[in-house]
Amino acid sequence: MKIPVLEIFGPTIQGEGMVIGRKTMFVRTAGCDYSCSWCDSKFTWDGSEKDSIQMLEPAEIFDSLKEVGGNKFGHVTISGGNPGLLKQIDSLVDLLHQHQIEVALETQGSRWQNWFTKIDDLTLSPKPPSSGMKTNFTTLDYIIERLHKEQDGHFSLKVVIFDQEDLTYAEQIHERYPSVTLFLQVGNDNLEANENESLLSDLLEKYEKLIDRVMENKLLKDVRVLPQLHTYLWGNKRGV
Ligand SMILES: C[S@@+](CC[C@H](N)C(=O)[O-])C[C@H]1O[C@@H](n2cnc3c(N)ncnc32)[C@H](O)[C@@H]1O
Ligand SMILES: Nc1nc2[nH]cc(C(=O)O)c2c(=O)[nH]1
Ligand code: SF4
Ligand SMILES: [Mg+2]
Repeated sequence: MKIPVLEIFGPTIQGEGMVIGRKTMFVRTAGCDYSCSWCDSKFTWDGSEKDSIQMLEPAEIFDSLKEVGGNKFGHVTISGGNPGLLKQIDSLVDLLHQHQIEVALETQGSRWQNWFTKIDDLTLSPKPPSSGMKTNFTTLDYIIERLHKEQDGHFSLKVVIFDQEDLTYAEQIHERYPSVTLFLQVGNDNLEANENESLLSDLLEKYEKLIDRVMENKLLKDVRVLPQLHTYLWGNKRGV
């Protein structure tokens, strides 16, 4: 069963969340059921790169990972778009595991797939109000319940923060799922910037402000505050 792929790149460091800093390859699938106002990967769903989508069998993705990353990696992150839309990723996960490669997933938690239980590092990133999206909590509850019961690996929540309303949303998430590790991530609202110096100082300031606000917050006690590390190093560059 073929998988729609837009990018295969790495090895690079995982710039976000629960395995930040980890050496990993990326497979970026095409298509998303959301359309976040600030999405940094709009090309996966806005039609602008529909002619570049490759329909690949899991074995072809594995070959391509080897071609790009040689034998320098032991971890692959599947992101998108929303890879959670694709039932056929199941056999890619199995194939990677057969080769002793660990697998991470980035998804917003809007759809369940049975193969989620096999993911080693699963990030659920529900979207705060600034995105313009609305969380279906029935679905998110279901996903988190099934992961608690059936997942072999680890999972966490990651909420991107742009403003005070987003922080209130993060409080609700933390209160609803107190036992799930929660990461708060600095939002990048400067997606057009190609001058890294000013983007960096801007993002550093945002990181510091977010830290200040979270430190003062009485409801957000057991949380981790992180930058989107790859943007601090390489700005809005693709494929890193
Ligand atoms: C591009 S998304 C793809 C995976 C999945 N659709 C999701 O949203 O979780 C990967 C991660 O990047 C985050 N992200 C997207 N745009 C961002 C931005 N402008 N600033 C900070 N994080 C962003 C998302 O919230 C998500 O956690
Ligand atoms: N280095 C790096 N880390 C990332 N973490 C999540 C990413 C994503 O776009 O899903 C991403 C990405 O595109 N690059
Ligand atoms: S859910 Fe993820 S890929 Fe989809 S629009 Fe939002 S940030 Fe972008
Ligand atoms: Mg990204």
